[in-house]
Amino acid sequence: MIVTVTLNPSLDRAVDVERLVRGEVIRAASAHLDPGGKGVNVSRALLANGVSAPAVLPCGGDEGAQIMRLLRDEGVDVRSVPIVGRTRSNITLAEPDGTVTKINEPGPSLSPAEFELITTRALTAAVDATWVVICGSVPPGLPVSAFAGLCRRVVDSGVRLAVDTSGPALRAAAEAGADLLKPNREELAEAVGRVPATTAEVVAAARELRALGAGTVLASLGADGALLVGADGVLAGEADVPVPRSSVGAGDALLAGFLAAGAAGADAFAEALAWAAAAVSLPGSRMPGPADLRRDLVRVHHLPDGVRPPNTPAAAAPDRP
Ligand SMILES: Nc1ncnc2c1ncn2[C@@H]1O[C@H](COP(=O)(O)OP(=O)(O)OP(=O)(O)O)[C@@H](O)[C@H]1O
Ligand SMILES: O=P(O)(O)OC[C@@]1(O)O[C@H](CO)[C@@H](O)[C@@H]1O
Repeated sequence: MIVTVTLNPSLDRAVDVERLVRGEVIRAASAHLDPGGKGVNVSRALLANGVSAPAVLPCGGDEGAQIMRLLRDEGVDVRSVPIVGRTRSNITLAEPDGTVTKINEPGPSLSPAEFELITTRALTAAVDATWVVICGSVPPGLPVSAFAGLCRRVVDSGVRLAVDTSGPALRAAAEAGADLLKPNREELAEAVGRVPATTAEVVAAARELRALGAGTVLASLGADGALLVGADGVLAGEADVPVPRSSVGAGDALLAGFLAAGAAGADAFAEALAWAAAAVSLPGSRMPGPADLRRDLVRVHHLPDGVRPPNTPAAAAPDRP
């Protein structure tokens, strides 16, 4: 069983628009409403593929009640903690070429008592779990030390910890000994203080997080695919997406697929890429099920430390993964 923790969940409203014109009234072609937040999406993706994945999350206000209803309609085992604040709504504007513009509210602060309840709920669920997955932004006002304490309590409980977050919290998760981190390129850049543009630079940034204490780093790179940086080397991979719809949640699907397939090695990495590519092919933040997966479109390469992928033409553009 895999338990997810989303400290800052969201009600995700996505609209498909022909094109964005500032200052205009834009008629949306279609709209989607999904329960969201990174850990919530990991639970949704796992459940859609037959893996039990209870979701621990704070919920407040009408939006929080709606998220719980939507999750229960999807059959997710919701372990909600009532909070005084109002759960946020996030907006996605998706254009026909797959370009996504996203507006994320900050979300509500958590009181120390609410945070402790979430921690207790997570550690209780962790007793029967193989992984605890803490994903998404840290709520406004939550000290990084509190986040680090949650990570350490999970690690000390003996269950494996995966974290997908950003900023100082990502470094804190590494220092707490998280077994797996899933940063995207921007989150890697923030963590190491420079933009990792090339494969070698992404590998070096991931290895800095490993040197802080993290185990494996699954670095997601948008349309450029992903890198898996661990103790036994580096894998690079990508998957074609014939018709990109929305990349929202693709990183969550990547992480979910990796965990579902055993969270180690080329086969699990390939499965992660298949789930992520399938998510990109779906509207809004819909998570893929078995029928959406196109494993035939996935390519994985073993990389000697940071060298160009074997099939990269010498004259190609700078070695951007
Ligand atoms: N246009 C695309 N074509 C093919 N694969 C894509 C595309 N966009 C994303 N992916 C796949 O999805 C994975 C995750 O994408 P990305 O790096 O944007 O993660 P993310 O920023 O964490 O996403 P989110 O936070 O919305 O979940 C990538 O590693 C890649 O495998
Ligand atoms: O503000 P955060 O927590 O970084 O990201 C929140 C979010 O953008 O992440 C998910 C996609 O990964 C969406 O469901 C949600 O709206």
